[in-house]
Amino acid sequence: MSAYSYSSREDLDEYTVKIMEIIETVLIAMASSLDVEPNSFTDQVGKRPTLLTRFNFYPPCSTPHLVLGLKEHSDGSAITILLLDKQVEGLQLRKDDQWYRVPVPAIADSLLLVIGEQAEVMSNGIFKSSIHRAVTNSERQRISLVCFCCPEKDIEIKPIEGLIDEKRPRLFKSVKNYLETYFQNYQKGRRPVDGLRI
Ligand SMILES: O=C(O)CCC(=O)C(=O)O
Ligand SMILES: [Fe+2]
Repeated sequence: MSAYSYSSREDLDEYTVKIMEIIETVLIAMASSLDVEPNSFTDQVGKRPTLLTRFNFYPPCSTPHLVLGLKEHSDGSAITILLLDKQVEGLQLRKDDQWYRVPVPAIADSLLLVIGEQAEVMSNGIFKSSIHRAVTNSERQRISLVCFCCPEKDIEIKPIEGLIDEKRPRLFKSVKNYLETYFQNYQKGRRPVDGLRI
């Protein structure tokens, strides 16, 4: 076995509580980096966001050149926190039509923060949701633990007022319950965030 020994519901519960604290800190830091009210992102995420949490398990694959572990996508969350496998690489990020490998973390148990599509909308396109995929390999299984922070579904997600001006006009329409259409779009290889562009 390569990665984790989460043995109980309590461990996962404790982990996700800490992840939520980290996410809140990050959202406040994102606001201050853009010179807007500290609660600009947290207000849109709401007091009771959903932290969708999933273990991804990628078994060894005899034809890794033909089979992806997870196809190209960006996350429908506001923010995603990934705990990568400690030994086996597999995540790749796309930039300008080129794929870049994400190495096994140099520091054990470090977390990878991924901007999701809803933070792209809130930041009026300043923070870009990252396009990524997971590849397979023929030798070793791989596990990742992913937490998607998803805003309360009844809150309207929209570009923060202070990030709209003549130089940077509003780029996105408002949306509620983002995840409702996320997976339908995903199956068709589309990103809901692109459908929200004005
Ligand atoms: O397994 C990974 O490294 C990536 C997982 C991922 O992108 C996802 O679950 O959305
Ligand atoms: Fe992802």
